Amino acid sequence: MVLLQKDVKLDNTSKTWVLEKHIDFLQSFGKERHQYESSMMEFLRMSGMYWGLTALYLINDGKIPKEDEIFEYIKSCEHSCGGYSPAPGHDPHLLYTLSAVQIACLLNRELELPIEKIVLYVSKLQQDDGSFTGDKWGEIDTRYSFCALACLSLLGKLNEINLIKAVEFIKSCQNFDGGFGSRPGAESHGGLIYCCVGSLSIAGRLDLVDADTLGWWLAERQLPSGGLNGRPEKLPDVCYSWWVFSTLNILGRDHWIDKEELKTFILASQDNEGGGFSDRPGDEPDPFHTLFGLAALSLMSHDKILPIDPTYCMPKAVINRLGLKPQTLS
Ligand SMILES: CN(C(=O)[C@H](Cc1cnc[nH]1)NC(=O)OCc1ccccc1)[C@@H](Cc1ccccc1)C(=O)N[C@@H](Cc1c[nH]c2ccccc12)C(=O)NO
Ligand SMILES: [Zn+2]
Repeated sequence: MVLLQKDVKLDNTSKTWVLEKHIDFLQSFGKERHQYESSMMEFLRMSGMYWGLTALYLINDGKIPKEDEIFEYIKSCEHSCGGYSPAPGHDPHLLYTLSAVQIACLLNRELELPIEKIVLYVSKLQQDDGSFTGDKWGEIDTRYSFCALACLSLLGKLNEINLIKAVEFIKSCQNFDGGFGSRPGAESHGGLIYCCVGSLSIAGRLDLVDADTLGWWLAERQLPSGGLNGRPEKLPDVCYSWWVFSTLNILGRDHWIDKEELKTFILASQDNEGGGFSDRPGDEPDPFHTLFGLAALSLMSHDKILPIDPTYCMPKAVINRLGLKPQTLS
């Protein structure tokens, strides 16, 4: 009986990479060339800006164009409650509040934000069991725990929420396979594991993670193509190169996968014409997969990409400037 393993076949496994084209791809995003995508993705544009600007920073020597225009855009999405929306006229949400704070930190202008109002917005979203909702509609998800802890720690205000209860809730989402889900009892998923381990790294509580069991589950995500998937039986996807590999890096077990094979899969997912990375070879590139592909290559110290912090998915230079020391295991 042949067990059909879902994977992709790589044809061009050339290790070359088109750095200059990735810079063009990222700099052109948002202009008329991408008018359609940028309007189609308007409901998450603030996140789209975080992906594009962080990716550009990594390969453009930390230089970001049109800083004032970007900061004006962030302010146009600010609400009186202290939360940020993905675009003007949309509702505020914790996801886009994190993206706005991340962009402001990239621009070295986080002190120009209404910090006390942002702190109030985020702390009001914490529930009695320590969990966080994404906005006033009340959906609980460990993604929002990460957004809250990342956002407040970037502003130096982590002590303004109940960190003990926040950690307690994340612990209650730990599964027997060592992984984490979106809520207690939910199945383990690569993206949510990144959020939970990232939260525990910010809180300095990685002692709660069963690093060997989880490391094993994460290493199992690697397929013959070299790519990583987010759950068993799923196809490999460049963004899981980040969610899964950065978590292995935080746990000090990144050598448990074959980095050369992962690098080959990521480079095979480049668009050699227009630049950018797609989710897997042959698909259309987008800023989301371009950031997470470049970020994973940065963790493997691929040439000419600035170092990235595995916990915040932000340039190490910015995390160091903010004096942040997210915990990692050796
Ligand atoms: C809404 N999103 C998703 O659902 C993507 C879709 C996808 C991409 N490749 C396969 N599927 N899925 C996704 O981000 O899953 C990873 C994940 C899931 C939950 C928590 C963290 C990461 C994507 C956007 C998107 C949609 C469609 C195609 C490509 C990108 C998205 O916004 N993801 C969010 C995931 C996310 C939400 N909260 C977070 C907190 C910390 C880190 C990541 C997130 C993100 O990365 N924000 O910076
Ligand atoms: Zn993806």
